[in-house]
Amino acid sequence: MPDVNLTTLYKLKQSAEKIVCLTAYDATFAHLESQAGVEVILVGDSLGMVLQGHDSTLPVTVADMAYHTRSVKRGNRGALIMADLPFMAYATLEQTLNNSAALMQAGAHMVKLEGAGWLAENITALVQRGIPVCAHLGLTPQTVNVLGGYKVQGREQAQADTLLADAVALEAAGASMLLLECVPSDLATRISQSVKVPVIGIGAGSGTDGQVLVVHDMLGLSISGRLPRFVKNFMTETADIPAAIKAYVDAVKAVEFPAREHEF
Ligand SMILES: Nc1nc(=O)c2c([nH]1)NC[C@@H]1CN(c3ccc(C(=O)N[C@@H](CCC(=O)O)C(=O)O)cc3)CN21
Ligand SMILES: CC(C)C(=O)C(=O)O
Ligand SMILES: [Mg+2]
Repeated sequence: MPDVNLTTLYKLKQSAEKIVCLTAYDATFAHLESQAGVEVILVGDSLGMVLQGHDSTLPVTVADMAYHTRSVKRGNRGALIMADLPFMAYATLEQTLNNSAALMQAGAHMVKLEGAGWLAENITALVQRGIPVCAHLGLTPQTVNVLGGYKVQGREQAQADTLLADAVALEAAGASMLLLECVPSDLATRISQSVKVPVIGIGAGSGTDGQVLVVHDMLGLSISGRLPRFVKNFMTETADIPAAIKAYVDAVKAVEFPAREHEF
């Protein structure tokens, strides 16, 4: 696979070929995933839950994210590396710039931050300074204490209208990608059709331009034993992890994953 960049991803959206994204936190998985055709590797702050054992992503630090991003960079063979800015690392403009710089210098090609319309100013400042941004909308896990749990967002008409308006506003502010988590499928499809930038979904149905999962989830690994509705275990039909990752890539490309049972 030649090196994936933003132009590659725009072309995939324009040609209606699904974009495959998957989390990785270390060199081995980054190597495996990039060799299997994963286009975007997400160094997610979900590492606070699946690696560190916390019950939310809030304890994760910029130093943690930089450490894992450095590891992923060493194993990566051509995927675009996206790193999450962790909780409170983009509370002010100055923090946003300093912490994004740290993740880019650790090996990220772009950063992801969670929020809504209020992110516009930060996004514009980052892009002007050479840092592409993905805006994560819908269920934003860093806001779990405000949301009152990991719940589907945008079920009410007014909330859905706001989400669509936010998506359009953040594209206008300079976001190069959007990520929609746990929103109704029809809303996710509408948003994907309303912006030119690629929209990656998780729990957002098959109408987005791409899909993402936490790698532990798609390998059937879980501490709680209870996986969200949008997860599929790709280990049930294969004998090894590289084959499961390849099956995930193939299923997303074939628009076989997510199926109706994984949607809201
Ligand atoms: N292992 C793991 N996988 C993830 O997808 C993930 C993390 N960790 N950590 C950060 C966030 C938290 N996420 C979550 C966690 C739980 C649900 C969940 O249980 N959702 C309900 C929705 C209930 C409803 O409102 O209808 C579900 O049934 O799927 C969703 C997203 C997604 N992210
Ligand atoms: C669940 C995905 C989208 C994420 O943000 C993460 O892995 O941290
Ligand atoms: Mg995250």
